[in-house]
Amino acid sequence: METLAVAHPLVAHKLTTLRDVRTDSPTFRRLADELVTLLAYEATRDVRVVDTNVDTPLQATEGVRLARPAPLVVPILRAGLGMLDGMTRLLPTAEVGFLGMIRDEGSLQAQTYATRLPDDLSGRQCYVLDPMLATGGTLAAAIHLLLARGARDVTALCLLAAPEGLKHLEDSFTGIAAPIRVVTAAIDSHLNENGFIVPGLGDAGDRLYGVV
Ligand SMILES: O=P(O)(O)OC[C@H]1O[C@H](OP(=O)(O)OP(=O)(O)O)[C@H](O)[C@@H]1O
Ligand SMILES: O=c1cc[nH]c(=O)[nH]1
Ligand SMILES: [Mg+2]
Repeated sequence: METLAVAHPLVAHKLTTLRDVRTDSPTFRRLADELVTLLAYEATRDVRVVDTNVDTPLQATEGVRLARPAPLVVPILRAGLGMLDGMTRLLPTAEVGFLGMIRDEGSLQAQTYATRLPDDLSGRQCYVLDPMLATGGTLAAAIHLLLARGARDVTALCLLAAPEGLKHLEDSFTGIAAPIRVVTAAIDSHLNENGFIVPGLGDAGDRLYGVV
């Protein structure tokens, strides 16, 4: 597994405001959206393209276009939805699948409550969106689901990752012959006794959409 923490002053600047307890939901949603587009630039560095030709106003020349099948973007509901528009802005021809997953607050185990994905993901580059990689249980379960449908190239975009979650993914996917990458805005210090990322930004779903 490969991890990239994007080192860029604009990422750090937006992340700082996102962390701020005084940042309201509308501002949080906007910043999450902007951050994802910056992360997506790095996360799509290996997106597959094919050669093509194009006529400029002056002459014919060579270029590239995205290869088929189109990449699949998979937000993990609920909080991952806050990253969808920022991602598809950069990859407008991507298709979108959905996973609904919730972490039990006591056991910290992830449960899947909704799955809407193509049956066959062979040959598909998949981009999973989930702002928080805490214990890693949610993301590991999501990636297992994609691998089970034939995906062999998975990149996860997270706003924040905990070292414990990255280790969990590393242990889960060692020896798997599929590139698995995590692109994040920052790797934080640790998880607290409730499985929250410290210093973190709190509950991403609640900050995006309110407490339910
Ligand atoms: O790495 P883990 O320990 O599994 O935790 C991370 C997950 O927890 C949060 O989801 P939550 O269960 O709060 O659902 P929500 O997005 O609906 O708020 C977050 O959005 C991740 O999906
Ligand atoms: O810190 C955390 C951990 C899990 N889920 C969140 O939203 N925040
Ligand atoms: Mg939540």
